[in-house]
Amino acid sequence: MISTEPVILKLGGSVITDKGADEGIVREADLLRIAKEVSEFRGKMIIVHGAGSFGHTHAKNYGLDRKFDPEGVIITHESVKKLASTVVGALNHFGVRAVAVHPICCTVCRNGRIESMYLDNIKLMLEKGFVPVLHGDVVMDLELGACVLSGDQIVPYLAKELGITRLGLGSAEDGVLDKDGKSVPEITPEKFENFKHYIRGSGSTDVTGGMLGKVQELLELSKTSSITSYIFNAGKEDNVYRFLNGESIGTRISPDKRV
Ligand SMILES: Nc1ncnc2c1ncn2[C@@H]1O[C@H](COP(=O)(O)OP(=O)(O)OP(=O)(O)O)[C@@H](O)[C@H]1O
Ligand SMILES: C=C(C)CCOP(=O)(O)O
Repeated sequence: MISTEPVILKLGGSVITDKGADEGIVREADLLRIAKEVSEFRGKMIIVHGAGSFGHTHAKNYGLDRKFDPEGVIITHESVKKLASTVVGALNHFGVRAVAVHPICCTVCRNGRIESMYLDNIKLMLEKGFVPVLHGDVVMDLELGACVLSGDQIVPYLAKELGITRLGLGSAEDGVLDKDGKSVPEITPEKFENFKHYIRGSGSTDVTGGMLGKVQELLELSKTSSITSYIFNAGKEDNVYRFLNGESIGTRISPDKRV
């Protein structure tokens, strides 16, 4: 049976781009494989993708995580917009009916956190069979002028606002890894204490917190809702399709168990 509730999937920048590169480079084979897997899913979905080498290098060079720089905002936004166009193009090549929704056009932040996002267009797109594609971006900020907004913040925000309970962040590791490099099956706010020493930022140029940023965003969601979410390896064949179809893969970020 096809679930009518949409799924939210983030495609990490470390999977769809060469995040170690100094300039924006798409991992074309991975993007096309993922786009095909997405096209085989029969339900509704929202896709959010990361900025990878299209956004983090510019954001870092212009210090956008520390200060307002209008030129940096434009260059970074134009770069992630180019990536969004490539992602949407790949999805539509396989018949997905993807539409880019650039966060800078519909979001206002306050001190780096989403204050408001216009969602009526996204709701209508879902209703009419389109797949909205959002992405990490620079957006206007009431206190800072502008800020870097990670897809990792957008995903739980959309889940809460749209009442969606199935969401996952697909990155380039088999979930959250422990000190021996093994994937941790489940993290809850209580268990986080045992793992937090092994969860770090990204191995590449990154201004949004790497794996630690992801876990923190999803833990916050698990504390303020009863939603369980997933961090999994979207770089492995079939994982995107398996996740979209309801399989539990990678690391589950769950609310504390009630006794
Ligand atoms: N304990 C850990 N388990 C897994 N990855 C970790 C851990 N600690 C640090 N990392 C790093 O975090 C990275 C994932 O974060 P990153 O933000 O680079 O991914 P992404 O979401 O794919 O990229 P983007 O932010 O561009 O979308 C991993 O590739 C790894 O280098
Ligand atoms: C670097 C920019 C502009 C956005 C970062 O988004 P993320 O890659 O989803 O963390």
